[in-house]
Amino acid sequence: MPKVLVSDPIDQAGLDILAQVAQVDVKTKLPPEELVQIISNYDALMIRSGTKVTSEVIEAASQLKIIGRAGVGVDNIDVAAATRRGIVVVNSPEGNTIAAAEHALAMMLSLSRNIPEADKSVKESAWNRKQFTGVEVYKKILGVVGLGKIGSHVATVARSMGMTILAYDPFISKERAAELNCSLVDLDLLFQEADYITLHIPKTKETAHLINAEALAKMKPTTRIINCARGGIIDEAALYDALKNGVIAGAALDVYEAEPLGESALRELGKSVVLTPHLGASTTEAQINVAVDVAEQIRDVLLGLPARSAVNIPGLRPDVLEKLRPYLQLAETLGNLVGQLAGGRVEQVQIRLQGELANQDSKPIVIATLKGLLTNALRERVNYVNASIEAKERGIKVIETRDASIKDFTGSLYVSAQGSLGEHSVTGVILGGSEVRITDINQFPINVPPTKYMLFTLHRDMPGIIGKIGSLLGSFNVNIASMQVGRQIVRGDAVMVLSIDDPLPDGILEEITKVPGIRDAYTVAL
Ligand SMILES: NC(=O)C1=CN([C@@H]2O[C@H](COP(=O)(O)OP(=O)(O)OC[C@H]3O[C@@H](n4cnc5c(N)ncnc54)[C@H](O)[C@@H]3O)[C@@H](O)[C@H]2O)C=CC1
Ligand SMILES: O=C(O)CCC(=O)C(=O)O
Repeated sequence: MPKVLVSDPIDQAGLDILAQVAQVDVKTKLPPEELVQIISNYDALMIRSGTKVTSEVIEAASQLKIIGRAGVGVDNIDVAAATRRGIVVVNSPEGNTIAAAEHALAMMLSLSRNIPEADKSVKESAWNRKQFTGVEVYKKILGVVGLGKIGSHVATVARSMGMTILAYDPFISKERAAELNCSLVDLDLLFQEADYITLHIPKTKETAHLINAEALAKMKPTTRIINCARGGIIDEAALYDALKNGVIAGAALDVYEAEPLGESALRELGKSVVLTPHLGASTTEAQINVAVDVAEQIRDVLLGLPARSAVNIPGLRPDVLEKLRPYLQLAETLGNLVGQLAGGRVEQVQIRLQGELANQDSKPIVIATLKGLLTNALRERVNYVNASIEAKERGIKVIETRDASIKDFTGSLYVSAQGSLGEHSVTGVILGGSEVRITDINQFPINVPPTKYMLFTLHRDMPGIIGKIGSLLGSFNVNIASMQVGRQIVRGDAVMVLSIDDPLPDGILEEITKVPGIRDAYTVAL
């Protein structure tokens, strides 16, 4: 039975799903060195934001197939290292959207009405009404930085509270912003105009310290800023100075440059700051959503099925996957076949989606082809996660084309590999919804199902040659299951494809190439 390590608190609903297919060990608050020590025992790791999955953890994770992040941000996982090792990383892109958006809105209102400080004072037996006079959000301008899932929900609710929304998101269209009743503006204008600024962007090289001293200086002295996205988007030292010196009026933070928040001058700023300990996703509903979402994906991957929200392989909707699945098998088979025909080092692969297949998402098909191509060299080390990287690292140039006008079957896939020993091409189709057929080898039309052991010859189409190959194989006790010849013209060049029951014994390929008329012979194990 596979083993899953759950190293952060995860809702029981998720654990129950994992338990259907695996032994589940819940070990939270593990010191990093202990995680490195035990991770080699596990097939899957499920985390929230507490566990840091560093490259050391991934190096030690010899069995690991999947890392599931019960949440959105995967910045606590070294995704590049996981990808290199062929480990799938999945998250729950939508499970906590509402929770995070509502937390940002709650932070905005808490800050505006001094709720945390007022609450604290009443609990300390005081009754200071004047000290806690707040401001309204009605008719104020809210600047939303990042109009994705969370930012959109914040914008929609804020609109209903009478706020005007300015949004900055270079990857969102004007039309989408208009649908949300937001005006897309540049960042400087948003900084200058907004009464409230709320951040809903990932932390990237571009967004690190996006809110720095220079940005803060552009804001109004009445501006209040909310960060429920990621620590490090705000320069905390600059924020402290800006709050202390009245450059802006307030800040509400859920996330920090270092978590848990250690010693920080921000704690001394009284009612101008509201601080929560990364609670954005901490609702009962969100924790069930993300736990179930990620546990289901871990279960599926352990059962050999694809994950729906993998961050390091193209995600496919189940209905799309269902349609594409036979073509992924076809792509893998053709990649493997052409890789073996090419023999030596492959320098360039051409992948052409033809006929109806030309209208499909090519990315998974390309990845499946590369996986097949590299299988001979890398065996189980290559998978859907790392096939593209492995191909890139080997300097294989991948050319992807489409041709919807080729209508020989409903959809076909052409793959050619050019390498140190020459160029070979294969075409294949799916028959009857699931059966792989090879329909062309090196421009010779054939119609053969791929089998485990195959022998291919390139030869002159002349009498007697097929018989000679048959007798030769017989003399080596090789049983032929089926045979087919493809040719373009009578007595020209031809290709012969034989399915054989066992691997070809050593030395026989050389004997075959000595038969008069045989130009080349290849053996393939699929
Ligand atoms: N505090 C918490 O507990 C939680 C925090 N989060 C964080 O909230 C953030 C947003 O999450 P979602 O809305 O689900 O993500 P999303 O991917 O739906 O939206 C992010 C948006 O940011 C935009 N963006 C990317 N780079 C940008 C840039 N340089 N400038 C402006 N916009 C940029 C993207 O175009 C996208 O529209 C993430 O960082 C996520 O990790 C999410 C859930 C809970
Ligand atoms: O797991 C958590 O509570 C953190 C959620 C979060 O930050 C995220 O989903 O990006």
